[in-house]
Amino acid sequence: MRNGKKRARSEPGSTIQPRNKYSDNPPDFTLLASLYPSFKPYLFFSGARPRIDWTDYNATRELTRILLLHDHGVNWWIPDGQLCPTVPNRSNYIHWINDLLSSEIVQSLGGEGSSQVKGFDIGTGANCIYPLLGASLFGWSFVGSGFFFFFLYCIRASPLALSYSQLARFLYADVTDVALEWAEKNVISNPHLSDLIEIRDSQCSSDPHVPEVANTESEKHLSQTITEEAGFTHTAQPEDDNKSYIGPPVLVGVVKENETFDFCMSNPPFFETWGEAGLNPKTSCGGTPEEMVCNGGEQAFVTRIIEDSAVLRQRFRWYTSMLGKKANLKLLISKLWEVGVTIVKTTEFVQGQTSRWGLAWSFLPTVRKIIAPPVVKKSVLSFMLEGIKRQYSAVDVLQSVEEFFKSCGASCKLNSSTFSVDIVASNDQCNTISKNGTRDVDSMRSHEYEKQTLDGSSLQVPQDNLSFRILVFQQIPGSLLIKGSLQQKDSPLSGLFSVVFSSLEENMKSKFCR
Ligand SMILES: C[S@@+](CC[C@H](N)C(=O)[O-])C[C@H]1O[C@@H](n2cnc3c(N)ncnc32)[C@H](O)[C@@H]1O
Repeated sequence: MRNGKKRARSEPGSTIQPRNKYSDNPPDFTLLASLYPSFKPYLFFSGARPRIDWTDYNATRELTRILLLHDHGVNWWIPDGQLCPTVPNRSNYIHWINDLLSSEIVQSLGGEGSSQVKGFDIGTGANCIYPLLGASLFGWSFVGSGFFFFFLYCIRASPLALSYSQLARFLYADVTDVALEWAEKNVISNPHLSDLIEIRDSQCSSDPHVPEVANTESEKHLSQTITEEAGFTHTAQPEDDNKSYIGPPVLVGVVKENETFDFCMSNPPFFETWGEAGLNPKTSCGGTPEEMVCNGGEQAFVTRIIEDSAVLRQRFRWYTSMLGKKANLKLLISKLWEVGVTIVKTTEFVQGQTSRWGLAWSFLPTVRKIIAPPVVKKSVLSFMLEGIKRQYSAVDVLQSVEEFFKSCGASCKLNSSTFSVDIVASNDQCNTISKNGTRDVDSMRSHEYEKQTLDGSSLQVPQDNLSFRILVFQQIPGSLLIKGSLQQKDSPLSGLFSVVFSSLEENMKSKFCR
């Protein structure tokens, strides 16, 4: 408890937003290929199942194009290399915002009786995906802001003698940028939506009342970065958890005087370095450095949104951001309570093999008294393994998960192609597991336990046993997401599942993380 307020609980369980049309109906590739011949060359069959090669950028871009056209009546394109959004995944976030707005947990902004919902998309990118989806699905109007210049290229110059404002103009200047050009093209190509969407350059501060304080720190860090990049000096970076955002304005300075919005949203640049971004070999969504990378990564970027929200406060009904790393939630939520928000909501977006997290907050009074939901026995749990020691891979972690449960007598079936282990454990075995959380499972292995593993066949599940699956997901290098899902959602042992899962978390962290 802080400021006498009760913390909101995270949303129970993980979700594909149920109102997202793709939640129960994944795109029908065969139908799409029959309707859109340009999609056909990207389709192949593995068994009876039509597939596309997710590592082929042209295939994922064509799928996005036809899904937007077929399902949303939106004309869309991006040039090679620009970040290609997946429609089902981006729809999740839009639907969650719609849920927040409809829940009326916080009062509406009031004002002049306009029922038009107004959103602000921080970093709309060349793809302009959120304004296009929000406008076509719900008729929302949007300001889509962008960071429309080639920052990393410009910063290599040596403008050391310039004042901050000259520097900013130099850095954020008129380098033609495909992002701006394409965001605008994507709006203009949709005359039925174009009145609803404004693309705004975040470097063109239009609010004369931007508080000085907003850039004092940025100025300091900006000069530091430039001198470092230019190779003139070395300034030690702070090593604490509080990473600083260095870059153009985010909300303060971009939002105009007297403007109010129902919400803001952001899919922030997740990564701190371009190397970190060269990640998932299983998919190809493209993305340029200026789209994917910012100083301090998503933690710093979202911290800046929080700081800006503390200045703008009730000018937005909801502030929201997406996060790529669950581990960042804790620190960001504690920052939120420090700046005096009235409510915090979180959710998890799951689409295929990808998980993302949503964070929302408000400074408006809450309308209904928030009653903590009854203790939910979760059927899906997860934790992150971060800072994994170099010598270990995802396979080592997967095998160790299997060993952890086998060592207590549970039946395990490891599937190395889906990176999962199916486990069946009796009540007694669960109790042993929960007690053994901190023990070194390698030293506990015995042939007796190994005998109980079923190879190649499906596991038999006696009624009173706990049956669950552990999945290992590759995140950014050095991080893995471990997810556990209970097979029998209403199992009377589901409370024990969370204890068992915590034991696993403790064991994996002590074994694999620095
Ligand atoms: C990960 S991309 C997201 C693009 C798009 N919204 C999507 O979901 O695919 C992050 C975007 O934020 C932009 N960005 C970075 N700093 C920004 C700032 N200060 N103001 C506005 N946009 C910014 C980047 O240029 C990039 O287009």
